[in-house]
Amino acid sequence: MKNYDKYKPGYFPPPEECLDWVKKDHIEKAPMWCSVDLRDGNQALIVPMSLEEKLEFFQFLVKLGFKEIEVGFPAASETEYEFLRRLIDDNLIPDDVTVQVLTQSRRHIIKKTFEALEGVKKAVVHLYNSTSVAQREQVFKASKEEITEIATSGAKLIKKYAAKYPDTEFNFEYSPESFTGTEMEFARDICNAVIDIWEPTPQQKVIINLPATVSMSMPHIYASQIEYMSKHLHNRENVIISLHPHNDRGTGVADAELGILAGGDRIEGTLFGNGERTGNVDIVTLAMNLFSHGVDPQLDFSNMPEVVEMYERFTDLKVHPRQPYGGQLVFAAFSGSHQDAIAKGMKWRKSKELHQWTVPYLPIDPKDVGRVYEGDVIRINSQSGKGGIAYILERDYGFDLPKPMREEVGYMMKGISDKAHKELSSQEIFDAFSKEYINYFDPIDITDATFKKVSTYKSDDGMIVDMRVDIGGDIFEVTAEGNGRLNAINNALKKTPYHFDYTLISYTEHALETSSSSKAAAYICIEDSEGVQYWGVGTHDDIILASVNALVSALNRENRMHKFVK
Ligand SMILES: CC(=O)SCCNC(=O)CCNC(=O)[C@H](O)C(C)(C)COP(=O)(O)OP(=O)(O)OC[C@H]1O[C@@H](n2cnc3c(N)ncnc32)[C@H](O)[C@@H]1OP(=O)(O)O
Ligand SMILES: CC(C)C(=O)C(=O)O
Ligand SMILES: [Mg+2]
Repeated sequence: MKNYDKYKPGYFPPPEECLDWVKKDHIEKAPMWCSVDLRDGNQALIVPMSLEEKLEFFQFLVKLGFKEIEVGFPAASETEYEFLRRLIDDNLIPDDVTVQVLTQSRRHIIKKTFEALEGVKKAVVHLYNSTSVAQREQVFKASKEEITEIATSGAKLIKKYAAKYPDTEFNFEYSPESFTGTEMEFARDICNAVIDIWEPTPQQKVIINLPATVSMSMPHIYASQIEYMSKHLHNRENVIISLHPHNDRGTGVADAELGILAGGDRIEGTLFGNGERTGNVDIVTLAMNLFSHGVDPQLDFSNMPEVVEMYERFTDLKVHPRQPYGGQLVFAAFSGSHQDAIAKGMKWRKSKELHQWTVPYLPIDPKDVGRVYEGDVIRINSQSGKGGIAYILERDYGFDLPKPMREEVGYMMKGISDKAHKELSSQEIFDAFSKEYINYFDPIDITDATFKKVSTYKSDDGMIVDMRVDIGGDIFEVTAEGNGRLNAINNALKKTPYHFDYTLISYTEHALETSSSSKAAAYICIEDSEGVQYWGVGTHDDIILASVNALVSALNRENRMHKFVK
């Protein structure tokens, strides 16, 4: 590819080795979550949300369990301002939820921000200014001192305004915006200058938010930057380190996770990662990653289909079918070996009554996020195998196919899907199975059969059958004896003028629990003189007649290959 030499790694590693985080292998507890859907997410939408949409989204975020929500940039527009006023005036902010607002370090913007906040019980005022080399040179055309002055003057002004509203519990947040494009020593110094002004205490901690405004490095560099800041910030015990990764390199989640290991206490992100450009870090993935490691994420995504639906409605964006945890296809297995393992894993789990989730290929139980196995997990197309197909026939219709029959049925379904070039629904699978194997009475149809037990000199389990059979319109009434019911039927068939060439290979039966009216299913395999095998399935209220139906089905399938002749 041309032009690669236009680029160079433009990140700023810390001036000392910061690799303590490497020694940690897991995150022990959920970070503090702050949703920025209504601000960073909103500012990236083609059409920002209306006031009513923001209200509904806010209430949904509260329902999911967010305790901190950045509700907007009140100085940005009338809608933003009025939205905050509505939340406050109509008392729509629950007591345990803190709203957060963003402001630039400009006098009229700060003033407007505090006006918008008047009467709120608690709020985080979030001040930002860009600190990166690129922005200093190109946008602000300012020295480090001048950039620091933007931050500190804003910090002072905010502190002054906050003092005017003693009834509000204010917390302050500062972001050295474009942190990842900033020399770490400068990021440290500017944050410390702000911290020194705000003088955090245990009762009034300060949030220092370290954004990967644009992600510029691999995640381990970001983690080292966070560790560096964590080690060098003033008054660290009263400072909450917040992370705000974006996803330019596709590593937003990795940045956040490693950043937490490195000292991050709080995460700012959005549902499914909506936000500027490639988006903010996806909080759904982060929270569910914790959940899948047995950590309570402190957010409730147990109804993921609703989360997807609300997100799509508010943002007018689509959740990608492969989006972790939320995508339509993330619990679906089409391929044979995956289906086989999942079906066996599910069975294993049921039989052992396990609480711990260990099913192969499924990182979490889809039911925990409100997804159902039916139609969600095992889906059939031409890549599928016998395991998955047998699983669907058993799960949805109660047919527990004998093992040797599964391969044949599997290949048949693959073939149908391949030819039609489409996925097969559970109903289509059952219809094809039923049409091919179950109670297949053409041209042979045993229309009546009554059995009598007979005692022979050897045993008393002999059977006599009086049977009426219709073979392509020819009706025969025959009586025959056998050492069991099936054997009696075999012998009766052989008494008709037709030459039946088959040997009974296997017979299994079971009660049907899921299926319609029939109570029993029987499976019979016969073999012709050339060694070709034919399966048939019979269902009936009466298990004996189910087995007769299975035999007739197998015979009719054989007859399709080579016609029985008189
Ligand atoms: C990484 C982020 O997501 S940051 C948040 C970004 N979000 C938004 O910008 C959405 C809301 N913003 C807005 O509605 C508008 O930009 C407003 C209302 C904030 C400001 O509007 P305006 O003043 O009309 O325009 P604009 O944003 O272009 O202002 C640019 C000026 O602000 C300065 N500026 C930009 N950021 C800051 C800051 N954080 N602190 C102080 N000054 C700043 C610029 O240097 C520029 O200065 P100049 O006029 O001397 O050249
Ligand atoms: C305002 C800041 C925190 C921001 O959104 C970013 O840097 O991405
Ligand atoms: Mg951002």
